[in-house]
Amino acid sequence: MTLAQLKQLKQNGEKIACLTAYDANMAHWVAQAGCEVILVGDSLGMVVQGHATTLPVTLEQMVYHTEMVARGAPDAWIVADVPFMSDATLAKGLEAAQALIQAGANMVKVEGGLPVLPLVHRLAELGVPVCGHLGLLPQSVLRHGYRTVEADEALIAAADALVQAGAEMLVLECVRSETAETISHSHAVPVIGIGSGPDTDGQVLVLQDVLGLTIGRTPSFARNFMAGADSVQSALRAYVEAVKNGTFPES
Ligand SMILES: Nc1nc(=O)c2c([nH]1)NC[C@@H]1CN(c3ccc(C(=O)N[C@@H](CCC(=O)O)C(=O)O)cc3)CN21
Ligand SMILES: CC(C)C(=O)C(=O)O
Ligand SMILES: [Mg+2]
Repeated sequence: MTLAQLKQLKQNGEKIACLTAYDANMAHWVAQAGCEVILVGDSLGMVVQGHATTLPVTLEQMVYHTEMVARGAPDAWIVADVPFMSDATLAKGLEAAQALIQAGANMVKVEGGLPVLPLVHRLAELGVPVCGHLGLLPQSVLRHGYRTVEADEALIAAADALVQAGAEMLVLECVRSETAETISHSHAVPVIGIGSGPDTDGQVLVLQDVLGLTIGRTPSFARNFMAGADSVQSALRAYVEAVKNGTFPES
């Protein structure tokens, strides 16, 4: 999978399917099910490590998980999260991106809008694909809780600025459906939604939510695809199919 192929899917109106994965085994099955994009999310802090938030996740740990995922799904487009505070300065952000790309990621994802623009711009100059992440920002949970604080107009402006700075993909988390649609239609780069309605170019969910394995509260936007499935593989295929035919998420 290449950036050009992902852009082509958007142009053709074919939805892009993405799931998180954190190890080689699950990355293999996620790719096998037809997900074009795999996210090595810092959500691993919660669903793998057992923490209450993503904040304890370190760059070293992200590198370790990215290496495993890259081995398990060599043909998928692998996006790795820059973890909490590893983008606190431009220099740290560049070092984090270097480590994640050298671990096998094809693209790095940074949370937030205006504060990360210099990093996004420099990475783009250096030829490193970057994904923006707007809306609900789990790395800002201590300050803002699990909610989207920016107004719709600010989210649209931030998306414009990220793409202008060179972002080649956007993730929108818990953004109002109409706003997510506006942002998706405003740019040629793929816009992947989570809890942001059906009108983005693709969808992403956390793997454990899709397999009904999440301990404690599962976000309300998630769906358990193991319900009615006779294997993990068929549940993953059901997710991809539902994203592709537009039955997930519901309007
Ligand atoms: N299992 C899991 N699934 C995820 O989607 C996920 C994680 N973990 N960990 C990292 C981030 C954190 N995410 C979260 C965490 C909490 C809410 C949440 O509490 N949502 C409420 C609505 C919040 C509100 O509007 O106040 C909900 O009911 O879904 C949403 C996304 C998404 N990511
Ligand atoms: C929820 C997704 C978008 C993410 O950033 C993660 O899994 O860490
Ligand atoms: Mg994340």
